[in-house]
Amino acid sequence: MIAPSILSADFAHLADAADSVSRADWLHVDVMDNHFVPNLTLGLPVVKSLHKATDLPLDCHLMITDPDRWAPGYAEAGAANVTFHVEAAANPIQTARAIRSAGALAGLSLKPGTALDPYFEILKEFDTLLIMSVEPGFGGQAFMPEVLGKVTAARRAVNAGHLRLFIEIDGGIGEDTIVQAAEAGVDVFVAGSAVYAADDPDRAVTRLRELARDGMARCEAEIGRG
Ligand SMILES: O=C(CO)[C@H](O)[C@H](O)COP(=O)(O)O
Repeated sequence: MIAPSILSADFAHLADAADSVSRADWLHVDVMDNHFVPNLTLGLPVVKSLHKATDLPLDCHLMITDPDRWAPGYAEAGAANVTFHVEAAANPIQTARAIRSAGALAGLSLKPGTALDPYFEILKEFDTLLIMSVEPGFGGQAFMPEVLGKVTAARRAVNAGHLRLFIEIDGGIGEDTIVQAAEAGVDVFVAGSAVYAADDPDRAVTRLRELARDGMARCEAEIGRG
């Protein structure tokens, strides 16, 4: 799945930004609070309005402190998937259950420097695992290939445990990097500048999907995709 990140779109025209990627699978919405990350974007009122303005499922990525308090509200606001950071959460299992009870998928996110191993046991509580491939906070940064080992470890855990978990990657994904991410085991590819800096964002989505499919086929042959 391809999830264009509206962080790279024109914030004065968010509904148009959603319309311009009609071939996307999800619309990625970065919520930043200027505490967990040094940037401030949007919150619940904008997510509610976006939900009314587009049929695309909203993939809300909360880069905020105290997600235990705020995350379920994003599910109630209409998000299809609500992802929060394990580094910020006091009770990740309880928060995941509250998100699911409110009708959304629950996602767990890890910064590039956060190890996955301590969290294998709680992955069954989640529907998505978002592995950051840049330091969270800003679009347009260079992809960090050192996170690919974490992606493959997640892929192997999903396969071995027969988990229903989408592995998502976010940061620096474009034509030059999406194949290696797909080969490592990613299912959902967030792309901000690679989509919204393109002359035709919908064409960019289609091109990224084609490239990802090639990499995913190689992943299936070499690692397996359970
Ligand atoms: O979460 C994010 C930054 O914290 C963005 O979603 C991400 O960086 C996408 O932008 P780009 O594809 O340009 O890297």
